[in-house]
Amino acid sequence: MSDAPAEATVLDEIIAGVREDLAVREAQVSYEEVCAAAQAAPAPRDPMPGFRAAGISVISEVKRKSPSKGHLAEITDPAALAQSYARGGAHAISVLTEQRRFNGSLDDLRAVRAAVDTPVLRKDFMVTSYQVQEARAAGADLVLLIVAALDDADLKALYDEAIGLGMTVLVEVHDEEETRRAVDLGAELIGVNARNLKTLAVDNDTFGRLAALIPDDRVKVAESGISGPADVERFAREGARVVLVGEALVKDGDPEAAVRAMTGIKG
Ligand SMILES: O=C(O)c1ccccc1NCC(=O)[C@H](O)[C@H](O)COP(=O)(O)O
Repeated sequence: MSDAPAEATVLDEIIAGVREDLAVREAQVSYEEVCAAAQAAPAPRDPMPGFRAAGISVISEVKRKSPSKGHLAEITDPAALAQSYARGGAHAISVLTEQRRFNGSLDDLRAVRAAVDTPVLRKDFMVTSYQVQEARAAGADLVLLIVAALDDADLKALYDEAIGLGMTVLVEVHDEEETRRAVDLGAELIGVNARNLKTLAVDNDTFGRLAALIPDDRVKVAESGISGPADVERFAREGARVVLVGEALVKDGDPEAAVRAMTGIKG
């Protein structure tokens, strides 16, 4: 076995940047203040009844830029984009709040939350309690926890904290081992992300492979690389109740129609 240090993955690099930005925010707003703001925030909206209803639900994403594709779309008014997603029937709206690689922010999330009645997901690289509290303080109804970014103890602590604040947690997996950890955690909402975090390539066979390991009483979400209704039909047949779509929607000239074409598809 080689003694060489393991090469940093894209995920490691993203999280290193997230921690630096977090240190700046923590110096500006204390943990106690952010917890108080989370308590004072409007009550969280519950996406689960919508996700469990018949037909596919769509989580539509506000995404400007990404490590895999670079610039995707000029989104000057995230609230207006979210309103068109909502008109198209989106069951939830994902807002990428990571700044360095995705050009997002918590201000985007606040603007979206104020503009729609739909539940809003903070999609970020959550590794600390502070981030969970600031998500709720900004109005998030759901948070993402990426299993690959957390050991079991931190995964459980952040999961319990978010649930304790009344939020829904989307627990994201990329391989068999992570799927087992998400199932053992008791996660009700499990997202299979088809984007390999080492190569950034999307493999559309990932969802079916990992969905088979998730009990059917959980809500299964297919994430990444979904380009249109044909992909949605495939993932619905493979057991997805929900799809999470970013690039295809932000690049579509008519996002409302693009969401409408994906919602309600039967498995
Ligand atoms: O999108 C990326 O390049 C990316 C790279 C590394 C970590 C996460 C990344 N994306 C976050 C997401 O999970 C996607 O934004 C989401 O699943 C939507 O994907 P898509 O429909 O392919 O834009």
